[in-house]
Amino acid sequence: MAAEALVELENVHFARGPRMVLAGIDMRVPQGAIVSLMGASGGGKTTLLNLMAGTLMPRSGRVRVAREDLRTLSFDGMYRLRRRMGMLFQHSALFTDSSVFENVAFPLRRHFRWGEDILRKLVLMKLEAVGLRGAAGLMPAELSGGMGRRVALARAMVMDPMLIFYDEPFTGLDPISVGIIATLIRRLNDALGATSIVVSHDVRETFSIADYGYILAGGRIIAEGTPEALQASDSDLARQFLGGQPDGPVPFHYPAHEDYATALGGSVVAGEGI
Ligand SMILES: Nc1ncnc2c1ncn2[C@@H]1O[C@H](COP(=O)(O)OP(=O)(O)OP(=O)(O)O)[C@@H](O)[C@H]1O
Repeated sequence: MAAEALVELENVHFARGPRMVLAGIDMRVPQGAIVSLMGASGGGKTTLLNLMAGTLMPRSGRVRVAREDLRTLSFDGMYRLRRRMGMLFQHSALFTDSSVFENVAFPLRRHFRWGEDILRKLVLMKLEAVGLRGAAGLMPAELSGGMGRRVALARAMVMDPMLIFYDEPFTGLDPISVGIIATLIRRLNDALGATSIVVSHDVRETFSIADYGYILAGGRIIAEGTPEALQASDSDLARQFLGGQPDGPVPFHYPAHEDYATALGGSVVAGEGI
């Protein structure tokens, strides 16, 4: 972790109305690294990505990206910084009425007035990098789920971002596609000299490419370290999460206001189940 930090969070708090979602987050994402962010559903991982991308502002604490404090950045400064960020979401969010080529070309057309020749070269280069140059003329409806995710990956990379956010990049894919996307995330990160933050529930695949990981629970970081260190962690919460155990410190039951027997009019015998 000696490299300079590209993203740094210091004592970040964030609330939704009265509900505290993040309660004092400290994180450091070194330049060039792939850092994973894991934790129970609803634990605030997507919120954290949005805070790093500057689309949400913390209630208190500081978020710095490329040495810029996001809270004090001007509108123009934020716009320039965001242009250097790429995002890939679980739902590839391709434009269904545009070809694969046009989907990848979209960010370039939006930000630059380049001639068709250079645009074509750049788009085909990115499609080649994800193994889909031959699919440039297809429509999204003609792609498998894994191919669609790769097109979205090419689009996220087309502006050569310095920082790439992945929110559940493996969800809904078959095991072969998961392996392909994971390999591409690592390969493209290194080829572009980028830095990546991966939110995922897929422990095995994520740890196969991550340099460092954080586990989030109850609005706090409960464990951090290299994948090897996290897997050897003696935290019950970390073990429950990484081992995929349904019950543990994070309870299976969402808390109810009254007990089960009372809710059913007293007709349940203790211990009786389905
Ligand atoms: N727009 C919103 N308005 C109000 N509450 C929200 C909003 N977005 C998220 N939340 C709440 O903030 C909390 C954190 O949500 P977030 O989406 O960051 O969690 P997550 O860890 O990414 O979950 P998942 O793994 O299920 O995607 C949740 O309790 C969620 O209900």
